Amino acid sequence: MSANASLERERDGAADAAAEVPAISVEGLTKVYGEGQDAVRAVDDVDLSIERGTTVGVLGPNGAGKTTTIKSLLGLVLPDDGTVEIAGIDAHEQPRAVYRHVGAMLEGARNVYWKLSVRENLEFFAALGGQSVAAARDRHDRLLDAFDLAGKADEPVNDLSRGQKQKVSLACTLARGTDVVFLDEPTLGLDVEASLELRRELRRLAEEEDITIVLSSHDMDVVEDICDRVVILSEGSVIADDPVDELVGVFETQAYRITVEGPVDGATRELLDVEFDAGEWTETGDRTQFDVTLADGDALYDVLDVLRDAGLSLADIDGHDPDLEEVFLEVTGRAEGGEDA
Ligand SMILES: Nc1ncnc2c1ncn2[C@@H]1O[C@H](COP(=O)(O)OP(=O)(O)OP(=O)(O)O)[C@@H](O)[C@H]1O
Repeated sequence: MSANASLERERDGAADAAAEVPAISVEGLTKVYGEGQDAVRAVDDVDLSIERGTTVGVLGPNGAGKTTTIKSLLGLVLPDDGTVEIAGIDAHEQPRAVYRHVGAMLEGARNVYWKLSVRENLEFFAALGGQSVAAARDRHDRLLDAFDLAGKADEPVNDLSRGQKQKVSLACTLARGTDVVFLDEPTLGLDVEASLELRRELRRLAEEEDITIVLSSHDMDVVEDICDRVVILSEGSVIADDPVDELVGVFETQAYRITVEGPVDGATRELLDVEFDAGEWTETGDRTQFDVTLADGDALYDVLDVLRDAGLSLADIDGHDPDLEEVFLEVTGRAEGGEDA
């Protein structure tokens, strides 16, 4: 048997075993930078279990611990506590075995070789993963097509536009054909069309090839579009871990935009703010508009009671569909607000 065939078999065997365990399993992950008073608990007792073929978005405000978590999953940061397993393999005890399963794009286009052509880059990264050029050629052709790079295959990366370089970088991450892929801001710098191409390809990889994708992005459209599940981190802890639809759905029925006739006095505004978290006050013409996010559907009647007691008449009430960004701000705001939550 050739070395390549044996490698393929080894990879297939590993894939079979991996099918029975989560693609990613994290328990009690903790990372503290520095010591004493200067210590920063960047990741604090994080648990995660991600099934194969899932696309998970990791969100959180700056400094929430996203990068540290992802680098710990890759074995690039040594945690102070907890375990990380990729396809059932301990990331810190067997980093080389884990490397066969993971690909990562962490620093945009900086990871590719600008003097090599697009195809040479793909071949180089596939070879790093132990694949022969011949075995990977079909995959590379498909990636070149998917990212509209086929016409540029023989050009040095240096001659490409910024967006094209970003796509090459992403294609190189996928060129090895690993079953888990980490992507940090994959659409940064891409135009709308390129971003859509990329989303299509990522969806296809997850659906057809059962690849597990973990991505961090500040582009909520991308997350909403391609992720099955969203994990929100704040101050090193997981504060939400839900299917995207559920996360948006929970807020959907409880967010309202209310319009009343005339101005609303300060005391009534304060009461609505304290009791129902009213905000986004705007006055247009003879009307006043504000938003409330309610703990449950019945609370809407309590809002209407307050309006009636203040002698205000209702002009309009509108169930307001939030997008993921609003949900994200709401969830992280609650976490920071402590007992106001
Ligand atoms: N090498 C380091 N040394 C000391 N502190 C660090 C180091 N890396 C990260 N931190 C701190 O750990 C915390 C989490 O940082 P991390 O980069 O993981 O957050 P993030 O969610 O990725 O942030 P961003 O969205 O800004 O990239 C921050 O308070 C950060 O300042």
